[in-house]
Amino acid sequence: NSGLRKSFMLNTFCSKRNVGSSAWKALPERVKIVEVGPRDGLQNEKTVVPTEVKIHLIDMLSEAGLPVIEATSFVSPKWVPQMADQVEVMKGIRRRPGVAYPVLTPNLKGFQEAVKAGAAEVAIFGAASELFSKKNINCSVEESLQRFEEVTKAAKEAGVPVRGYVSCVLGCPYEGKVSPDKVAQVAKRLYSMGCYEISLGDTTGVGTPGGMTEMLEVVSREVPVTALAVHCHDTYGQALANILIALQMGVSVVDSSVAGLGGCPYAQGASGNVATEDVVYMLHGLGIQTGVDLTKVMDAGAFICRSLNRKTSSKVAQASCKL
Ligand SMILES: CC(C)(COP(=O)([O-])OP(=O)([O-])OC[C@H]1O[C@@H](n2cnc3c(N)ncnc32)[C@H](O)[C@@H]1OP(=O)([O-])[O-])[C@@H](O)C(=O)NCCC(=O)NCCSC(=O)C[C@@](C)(O)CC(=O)[O-]
Repeated sequence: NSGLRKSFMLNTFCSKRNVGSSAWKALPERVKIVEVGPRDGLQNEKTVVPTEVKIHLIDMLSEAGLPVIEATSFVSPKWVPQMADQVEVMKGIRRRPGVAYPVLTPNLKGFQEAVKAGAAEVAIFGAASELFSKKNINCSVEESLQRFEEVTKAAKEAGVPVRGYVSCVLGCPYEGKVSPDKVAQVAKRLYSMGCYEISLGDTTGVGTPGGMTEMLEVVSREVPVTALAVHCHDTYGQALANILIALQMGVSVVDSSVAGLGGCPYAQGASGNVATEDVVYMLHGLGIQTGVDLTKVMDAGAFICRSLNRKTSSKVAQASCKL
């Protein structure tokens, strides 16, 4: 039957780490996957996704063993109407022990609402590009950092961990080339204000392994590589190659989105994030542990694609359907 064939195929290509191989020596033994599908994946959907669908998706992703699932955003409903049901989503999900459910908070108002709704972790999101910052959160990079100081201060007092994002690390849809020094400055500020992890976003997926190498070399002089994550969109088909480079350079946290859903409403031309299924398949193929059950992630991907009446962008899911 096709289920058995699918699981044979997935297991066949998930190899044990070959310790003798010098090419693999630099790779981490374990990678933490941060699933951003319910937030980054859905925020750009034009028609409103029913709250029960979002909740069911998050619960399926928890069941699949994903350790971090970004659940929603506490942003203005005028700016991102799709996230307007954030309180209901936070109330409705079945929280699995050991799983973190961070939410995006652009300012103190968002932070306070998030904590009231039961969020135990938040993420602030800055950019290395002035124009993107203005379009996305309606302020300059410096103003955004001042707002984030207020959030991190309140979060420290409340004992809430904060993750930081830097967008446009390999290019900006409005400014073009972005200097790695600018990325490093913003990442350093977020790290020094108390973010435990800095996720480096290739927002429109324009980066290549060359750009990723250069940017990580510069950023890791300011922020320890153990506190860095990569967040790659796959617009130009470079995401897995960029992630592999990041792993070789010591990064062990990767953001991804089930079924490759997503895009940022304020980044023209951005396609979805790299698909979680494809990242898990590659990592398991390298003998890297994730704790994630690939078949269950594919079930979650099939569920959300059916709900959105859309084809999956995951190559692994597409290939498995043909078996
Ligand atoms: C930041 C603001 C709010 C500034 O928006 P603003 O219009 O400058 O805000 P304001 O302070 O002038 O307030 C205007 C109204 O918004 C309300 N407001 C103010 N704050 C909040 C809040 N937190 N939650 C709910 N409402 C809020 C406030 O109460 C007021 O309401 P009114 O009096 O008009 O009724 C707005 O620009 C915004 O919400 N932007 C969010 C945009 C967004 O979510 N983008 C997508 C996420 S980023 C991303 O996808 C990239 C990433 C992270 O994935 C990494 C990558 O790929 O690079």
